[in-house]
Amino acid sequence: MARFISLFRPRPLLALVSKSKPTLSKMSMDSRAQQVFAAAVEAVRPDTVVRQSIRRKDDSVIINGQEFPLRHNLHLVGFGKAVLGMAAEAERIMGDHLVKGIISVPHGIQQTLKQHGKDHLLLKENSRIKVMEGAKHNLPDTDAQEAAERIKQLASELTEKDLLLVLISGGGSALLPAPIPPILLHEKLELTRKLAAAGATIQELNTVRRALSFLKGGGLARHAYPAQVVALVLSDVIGDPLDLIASGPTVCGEVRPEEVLSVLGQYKLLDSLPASVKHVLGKPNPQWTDKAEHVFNAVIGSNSIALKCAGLRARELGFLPVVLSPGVCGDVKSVSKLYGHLARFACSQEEPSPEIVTEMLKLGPEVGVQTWDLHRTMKVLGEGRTEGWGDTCLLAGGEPTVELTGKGRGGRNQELALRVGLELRDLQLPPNGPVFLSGGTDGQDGPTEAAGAITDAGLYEEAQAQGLDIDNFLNDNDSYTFFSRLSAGQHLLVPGLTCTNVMDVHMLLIPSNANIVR
Ligand SMILES: Nc1ncnc2c1ncn2[C@@H]1O[C@H](COP(=O)(O)OP(=O)(O)OP(=O)(O)O)[C@@H](O)[C@H]1O
Ligand SMILES: O=C(O)[C@H](O)CO
Repeated sequence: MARFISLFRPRPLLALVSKSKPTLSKMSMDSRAQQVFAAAVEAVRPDTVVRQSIRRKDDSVIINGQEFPLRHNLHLVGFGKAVLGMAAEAERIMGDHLVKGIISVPHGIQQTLKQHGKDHLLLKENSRIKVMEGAKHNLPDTDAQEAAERIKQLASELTEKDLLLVLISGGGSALLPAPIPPILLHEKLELTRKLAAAGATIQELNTVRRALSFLKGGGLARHAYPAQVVALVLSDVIGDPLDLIASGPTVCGEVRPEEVLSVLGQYKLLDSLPASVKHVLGKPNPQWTDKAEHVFNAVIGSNSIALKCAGLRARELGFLPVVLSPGVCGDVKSVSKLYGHLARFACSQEEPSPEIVTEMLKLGPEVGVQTWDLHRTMKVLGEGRTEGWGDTCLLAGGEPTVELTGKGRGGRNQELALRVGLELRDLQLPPNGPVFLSGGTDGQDGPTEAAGAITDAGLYEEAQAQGLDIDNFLNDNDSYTFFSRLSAGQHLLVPGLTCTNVMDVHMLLIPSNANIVR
């Protein structure tokens, strides 16, 4: 039975004066929102996802239904923010057949885990897996480059009798830098930094990374041939594209130079390309797809899995769960407008105006939500409104973007929660009105200690009463400062380090009209 670690500091009980006699206290709505979020994170904990995807059967192991023989032939490599916990669990299950391993993990993570009492995510003293820390601030550095070199060496020495287990999670690209000579590390770092600053998506960024690296874009699998490669992937990219998560080191496939050049051209970086990059892009990458049968990739943790388990917990807490989409993206302003419309649609006493529906169907594609998912969700919310069956928990996930114009401190989850709180303003206060939560599953939102925040229809008045002008904070992208000052930080979601990362979870708790005591 997995030990449940309380990820959340208890929020002081809010004294709530409500106009109507509440059947649900606001605290129960907030605390239930936090419990649903905790269930989402728990479902994708690195040890949990590995334990659930690997089954020992005497001297073989079954992974997602595929059986692989174990003959003291197991080697292990890994790279990513969640890989330490994944490796610890893999060694617990298959350590008796493990020859050796190397993992590349974020600088300082072992000490941080020890400080947070997360020993179950650490390797044992006598582990055969070497831990190499690097990539401070999620940026490739010489420590990570050394780890990548050691991983390449281990893979290259394997034979057809060997089994290479590859553990991959978000942050893996920066932890496995192996620029193709003559590209130097600082040139690759500079190029990816310029791309990120210019607003390139992770998909675009990793398309470029695949083309410039020995190990990304299937390179690790190429070096491991003829060993059997099994990759277990914790996805932090919308749609769980195996070739783009950590830039797909075990996913063979052609990286066409023209595709890379079009990304670089789109962000006006062609003229400043180093000669080394032009040289590498000018050389065709060795094609290797004919031996891809030696590679088995499995996504074992994702936003969809987190939302599914969040829904199960929501049901236990008395909600009817409905998942809108695990692929919410686009500008945070548009995302907040969509959630505002959905809340008004679900909470309106009369038939919602056709304008709201039109506006939602227009916004949907802009924020990565498919039209049929919107229709499906509106049907559930509409029935909830008309038949008053009970409280509804709308769930979604993904990774909205924020155009930073200010100098404040915050993160996309805190900014989204703040904007949605404004959208909810003309709705009822909890316990009869909706509550919104947005949280990063890795426990960190932007450069802050919070993972996100929880808001409701009372946010605007609460801020006004405390002399906080929300627009000023939003204009300065200063959501963390706002929530830290509002009611002594009671709206902040602070789960601490979660050691996993499947992007963000969004949640709208909608009390049933039946609960409203007139
Ligand atoms: N002050 C701010 N207000 C709002 N959003 C911000 C602010 N500062 C940074 N961000 C957003 O946070 C994003 C970075 O978030 P974070 O540091 O949590 O990393 P991440 O995207 O989750 O990466 P990883 O998947 O590696 O954790 C940036 O893309 C930026 O858009
Ligand atoms: O490391 C990376 O490339 C990102 O986290 C996406 O997986």
